Amino acid sequence: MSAAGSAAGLDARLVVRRPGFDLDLDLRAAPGEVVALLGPNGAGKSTALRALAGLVPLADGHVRVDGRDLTGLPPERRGVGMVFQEYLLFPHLSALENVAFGPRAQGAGRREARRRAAEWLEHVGLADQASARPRALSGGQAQRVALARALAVRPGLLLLDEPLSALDAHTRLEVRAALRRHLAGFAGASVMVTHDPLDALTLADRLVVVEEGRLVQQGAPADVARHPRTPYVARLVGLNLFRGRADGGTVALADGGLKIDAVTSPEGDVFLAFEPSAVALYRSRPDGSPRNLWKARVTAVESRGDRFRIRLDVGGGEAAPGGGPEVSADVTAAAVADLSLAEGVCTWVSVKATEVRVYPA
Ligand SMILES: Nc1ncnc2c1ncn2[C@@H]1O[C@H](COP(=O)(O)OP(=O)(O)OP(=O)(O)O)[C@@H](O)[C@H]1O
Repeated sequence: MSAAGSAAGLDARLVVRRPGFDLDLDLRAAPGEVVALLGPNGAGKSTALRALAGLVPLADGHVRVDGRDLTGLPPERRGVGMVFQEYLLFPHLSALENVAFGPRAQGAGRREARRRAAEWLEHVGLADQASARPRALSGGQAQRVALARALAVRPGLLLLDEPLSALDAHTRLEVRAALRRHLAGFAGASVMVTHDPLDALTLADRLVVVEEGRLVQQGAPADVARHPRTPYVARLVGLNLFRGRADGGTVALADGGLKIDAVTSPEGDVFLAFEPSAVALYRSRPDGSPRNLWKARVTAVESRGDRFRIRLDVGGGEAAPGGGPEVSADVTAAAVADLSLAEGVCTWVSVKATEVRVYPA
């Protein structure tokens, strides 16, 4: 839709300037759509969310929700729902009064506000905690009350800042499932900041990746996970990622001179990606000389649950492996023992051409 501002959902351009940092981000979210903002520390995710809320002034740009121009309005007049770490529940109010606060502030009568609050507590499964004070609630319950409080104002836009980060692992699972249900039932647009790839992949319809104040990649979670376009995204989803030039199914990597064969590949400038689990390691040169076989030096061995992630410096020739690109491999504990994998050890590495994905840069 055009700048006329009649589009439903969120339509924003957020420009924020600070010494040493500037954010310039176009952000759209359709009604019912959940957008996750991802990015490294200091990328500007929280700044973007706060700019949408009216807590950080815009140097330029606009914020429109359902065609209504919110640019320049103070936070309390935006009608935006917020689940932010610093907007904790009011400690002196009961769960019910906390949720009723928004509707009251919007002008609903006391009884009507309490009725709506009770309905919301019921929705989030906390009807029996209506009279409890926040400190009597568990972390997960408090977070569900915060969500009820945000939704009770019937916002056109819901903003969530790391909604699950303060919870322990078990509670996180529970609240993630509840949050997913509520987001699915929410008719407005949602924007969520998260550090956790699992939250992003399970809760969002679309990922928007921000680095140094700019959008670097966006798309459906599965698409972004399969086709990362920056090293940050590749690390986030645990893929090996390289830039290179493809010629007839062989990609010459931009860094280190290595060549990798793929089964199908476009021509020209490409990204090349493969899973750490697609990398095989051998003590000695394997028979039959598969394609994509290199000598490498182990630079790190990291434990990850029931597997180990091995970081390898690949290339540099058989006599002196190293000095090439970094490749990650996931192997079992048995393989670590069999191959005596440890920092500095040399090993043979192969990746099947069928496991290599190549896509245009
Ligand atoms: N209140 C503030 N005053 C001045 N600078 C700030 C303020 N808040 C953040 N910054 C700076 O603005 C930049 C963007 O920070 P922001 O918190 O938005 O990033 P982020 O992507 O949310 O990072 P994180 O993942 O660490 O929370 C950083 O350089 C940060 O140091």
